[in-house]
Amino acid sequence: MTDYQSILERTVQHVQPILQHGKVADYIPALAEQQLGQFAIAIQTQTGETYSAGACDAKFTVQSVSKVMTLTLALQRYGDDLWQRVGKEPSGTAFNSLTQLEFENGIPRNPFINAGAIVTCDALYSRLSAPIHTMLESYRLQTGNPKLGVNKVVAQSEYEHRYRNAAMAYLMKSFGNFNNEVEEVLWSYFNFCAIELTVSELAKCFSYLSNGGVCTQSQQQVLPAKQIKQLNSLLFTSGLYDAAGDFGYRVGMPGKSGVSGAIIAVVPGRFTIAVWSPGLDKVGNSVAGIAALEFLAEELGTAIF
Ligand SMILES: NC(=O)CC[C@H](N)C(=O)O
Repeated sequence: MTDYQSILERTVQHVQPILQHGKVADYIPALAEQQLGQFAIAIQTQTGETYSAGACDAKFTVQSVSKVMTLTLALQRYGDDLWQRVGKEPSGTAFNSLTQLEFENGIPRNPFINAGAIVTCDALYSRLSAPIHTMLESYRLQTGNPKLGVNKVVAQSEYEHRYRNAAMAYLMKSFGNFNNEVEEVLWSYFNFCAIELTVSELAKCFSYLSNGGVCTQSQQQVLPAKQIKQLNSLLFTSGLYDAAGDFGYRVGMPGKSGVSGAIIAVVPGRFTIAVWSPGLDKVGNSVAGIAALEFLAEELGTAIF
């Protein structure tokens, strides 16, 4: 049987020399306060066991990893109709790029860049009376933590510095690809990004991606198995913005990153891995997080190819 615990502990050792590398996200003032040098990792197996190592009690905001949950809730409600408003292609540009959105008439390349997630939030906003409550309900069920909540300081800080995200949303509105009040949808989007959890909770929450759509914590079928295959394919091609190719090459798993330094990675049929370390590379992905996943893929022989 695989000794996950000792592999995770070796991973913590492996990344020690690079924990000071990279920079914390400073375009969101509340995130700029995160300290370099922190690292945590967890594995949630398909059979429901959780293993973790490093700063396991540290809480961080989910940031762009929330885009996976936003897409999940939107797919539950819209199915394939959602793809009329957002594409399925890798963007090859930064997560907050505006130029491509203008060239492509307000249809974002995919749901994992900011514009794509914001338009997906707009779609959800049209169907939900209290989007943040529905979102929190899903996180609480899927992590098993009924107290899980939003870091209001981070949400507020993001809202106060929303210029680029607001520009994207208004651009989409000018092209007719936005149905609700921009400011209200942005507030929901920032609240989704500011949901706060630990690394084990993150792994549990996204366990449905490695388990045919069934969350190992809640035992609920979150999405049908077919949609999970599609979602994992999109994560493989677009989950790490313009570094998706490099991540695919080095790690060989579908994944999604966020500017808090969080990343989830999926080995279908085996487990979901969550990792957190706030030092980011130039693209906005966790330096130690990617190195840890690369090491784990090698140790566990888990690349999907
Ligand atoms: N890449 C990210 O994690 C970006 C999310 C962040 N909340 C933003 O909108 O800018």
